[in-house]
Amino acid sequence: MTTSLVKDAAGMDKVVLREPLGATAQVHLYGGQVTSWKNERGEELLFLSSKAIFKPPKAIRGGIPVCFPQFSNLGTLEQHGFARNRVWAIDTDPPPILNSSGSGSCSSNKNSTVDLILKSSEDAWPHSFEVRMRVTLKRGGDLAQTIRVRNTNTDNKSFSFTIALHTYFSVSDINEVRIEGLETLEYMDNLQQRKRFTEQGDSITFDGEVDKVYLGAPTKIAIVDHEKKRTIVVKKEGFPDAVVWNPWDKKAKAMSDFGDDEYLHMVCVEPAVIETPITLKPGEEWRGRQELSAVPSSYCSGQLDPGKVLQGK
Ligand SMILES: O=P(O)(O)OC[C@H]1O[C@H](O)[C@H](O)[C@@H](O)[C@@H]1O
Repeated sequence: MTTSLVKDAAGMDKVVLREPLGATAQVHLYGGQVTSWKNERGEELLFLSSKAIFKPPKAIRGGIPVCFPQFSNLGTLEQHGFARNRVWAIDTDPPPILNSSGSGSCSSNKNSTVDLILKSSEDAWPHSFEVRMRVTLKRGGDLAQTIRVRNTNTDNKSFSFTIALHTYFSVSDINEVRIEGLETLEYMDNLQQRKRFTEQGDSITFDGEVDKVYLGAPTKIAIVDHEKKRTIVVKKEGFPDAVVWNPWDKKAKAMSDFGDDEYLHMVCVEPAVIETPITLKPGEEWRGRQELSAVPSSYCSGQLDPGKVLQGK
């Protein structure tokens, strides 16, 4: 298990995580952003645009940007907040992450881990805060991210925020992809002034632009890639909502840091807190977590059995 701090081609700092079977991940300090997650065969599981710009002030297009303290334009701050275009620091002495019984969960030495921190500075947001993120590449290749937000205001003021781990997954062909686990849920459609609808009973497939916020999403969501015969399972805690986004062709062309045809090879599934913002009093902390695993899809006459993936049967 190794963790090393290196420079990328553009001279930006990134941390490389490796586990003994060969899986790797990398995290840029700019944005505190995971920009790569590869399995033991060296296959990239996250999408990173070939046109991504590794230079402030724009966020890196792809990987896992952190949207904080505002998701989208739901407030007065810049789109998706400022955390994705600040330089985070390595947190050399993170407080233990307490589990529900109150005991500390230290990062096992079988895992490769980095702790990052973002503190308030000259932000447009008039609050003092600390955001801590632990990124762990587990033995076997699963990628876990725990994020903690603490109110460090000294003026007795609470603050509220929305947040998302804006995860871009790499897929073979969006036309062959299904998302399982969001059926029958209520969602806000960002393409229709956030009007509310209820998803149909079938799994989600794509034949055009999608930008939806699913409310009260379950703790497991599966991205089934038929062509690659691979399923990525997203396990989330503390994030009640989940965003699904694919810009499709027209919006892809309008984005300067995204290739015209790249929408075919990505989908965003984003654990998020959107509908009901988190409010913290001074001294209080919120915590959320996602864990990603890539598993071979199991087929039964060409059909994936969602029960197998989502209930781990
Ligand atoms: O272009 P960005 O600011 O990175 O946002 C990219 C996308 O992020 C989320 O998925 C939102 O739901 C979309 O509405 C938005 O277009």
